[in-house]
Amino acid sequence: MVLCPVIRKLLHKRVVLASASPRRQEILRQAGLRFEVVPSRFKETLPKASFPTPPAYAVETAKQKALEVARRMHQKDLRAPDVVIGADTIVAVGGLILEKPVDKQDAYSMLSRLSGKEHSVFTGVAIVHCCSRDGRLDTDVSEFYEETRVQFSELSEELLWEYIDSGEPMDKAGGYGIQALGGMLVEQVHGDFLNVVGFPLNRFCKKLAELYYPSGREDPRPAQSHQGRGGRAEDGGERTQAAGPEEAVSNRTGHSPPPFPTGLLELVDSFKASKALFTACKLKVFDLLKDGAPLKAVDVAGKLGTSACGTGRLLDACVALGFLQKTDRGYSNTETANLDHPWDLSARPESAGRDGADPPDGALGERAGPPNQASCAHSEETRLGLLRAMHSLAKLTARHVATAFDLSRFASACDLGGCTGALAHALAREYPRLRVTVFDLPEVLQHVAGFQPDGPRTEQVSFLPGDIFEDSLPEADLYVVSRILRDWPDGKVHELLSRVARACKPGEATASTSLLQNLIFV
Ligand SMILES: Cc1cn([C@@H]2O[C@H](COP(=O)(O)OP(=O)(O)OP(=O)(O)O)[C@@H](O)[C@H]2O)c(=O)[nH]c1=O
Repeated sequence: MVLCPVIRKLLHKRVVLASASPRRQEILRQAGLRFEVVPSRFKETLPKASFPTPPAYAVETAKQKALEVARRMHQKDLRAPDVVIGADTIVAVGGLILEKPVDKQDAYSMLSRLSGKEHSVFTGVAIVHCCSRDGRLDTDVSEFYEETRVQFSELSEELLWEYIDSGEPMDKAGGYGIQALGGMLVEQVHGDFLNVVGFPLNRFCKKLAELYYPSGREDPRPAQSHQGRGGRAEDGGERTQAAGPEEAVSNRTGHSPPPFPTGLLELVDSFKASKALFTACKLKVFDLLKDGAPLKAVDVAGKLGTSACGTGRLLDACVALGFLQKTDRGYSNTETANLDHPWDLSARPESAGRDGADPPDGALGERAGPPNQASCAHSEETRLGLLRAMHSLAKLTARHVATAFDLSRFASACDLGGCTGALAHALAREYPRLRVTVFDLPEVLQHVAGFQPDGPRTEQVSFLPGDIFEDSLPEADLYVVSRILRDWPDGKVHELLSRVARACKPGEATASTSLLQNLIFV
């Protein structure tokens, strides 16, 4: 099983996670899945005694959670998502099923039951493929569960109450969170750790592989639709599928169908995703939702002066992209959306300048034709926008760049075109002995005071105005050329690197970094 292609199978589908559990959302998001979150309203009150085993209860609950969301979405829009994923995690000890504690006393009795013993954590998962046809909803449910055995230490009363008072147990099955403080209560884990946390990712990918590559081969063609076939896979059961329509034709004619254009579709998808992001940035959706209470689509639309329907679709797209989260109370920013972002740059790709497109004349101080007053004001505004964007982008990556190399042998560095000094400060923080000179155009450096690096400013960093093509490069043991080479045609790159090579003394280095490459030329 190759994980990425399996997850990719879902990238072109509208996927909904029917769960409010932040852990599940995080696990699936980290795996690269794009989905909306619509928490299920299914009440977890199935009669436990009527199930032959604890996992049978978890699987049924997971299925009911997913089906409730599929039905609700279908009823609301007459359009169900393609796939709804539901999950339910329970702890089983001595034949008892433990779910989330209702209060502290309940948490206490659960945890004291687990103390010094081994218990099982089961997560049931249901993958529901949906299809709305003639106003009717067809569903096809695949389900499975995973078991992980967890051995607890003996817990003293004091430890128990201290843990309960931390508040951590309350929204977690069995009253503990293995991924946080609760990890201290655990002696041994046998099985999938993520299953305990709330979602068995490994088994889920295997299940997807079973569903989408039924013959066991990772076929690059699109999987046949599972929609509306009414089939049902039991845990561990093999889902055998008849050849899809394409395969049937190819068997008859002896011609293989053309290769599936995965790359092309991904490109189209990325374009759509970027468009959604840029539009949300332009409308200042993330600014609106920052730090505030969640807002419904119609309220966002009211504040932005946009249509409720279009806004709803845009917000849902942002949820799928992981920038917003959606609950019954409305939409709110995820941590990613609250980060200090290169939004300006993304919102104005047409003026991306040094970070991709051709720079607008004079945007960052490059020589342009004789300026008039209006163009000066415009280019100043453009320059500030670009500086903000580059600063945010550099801050996101600076520490990673600074630690990608061992630069401890250098005493001085010069960051050519180092802009607001975000990378220079990160270098200074990582290498307390290193003095860093940021060398950039005077019209860029005049704005430096307005940009705060991550952490305090340091005297290790200094700024020197100059033109990397015209002026002598400051002396340094190390020249850093980060995110600037790609702005220039080959001839200019050659010229710049030759200037750097001439300025270098033997044993010195140039570190050239971009988002995609980290090279050191010695
Ligand atoms: C044992 C354990 C459980 N959990 C959480 O316990 C909840 C189980 O409850 P659920 O009913 O399956 O899910 P929910 O949170 O009510 O969400 P929903 O899917 O909407 O029902 C889920 O959150 C899990 O992560 C942890 O975070 N860490 C652990 O070590």
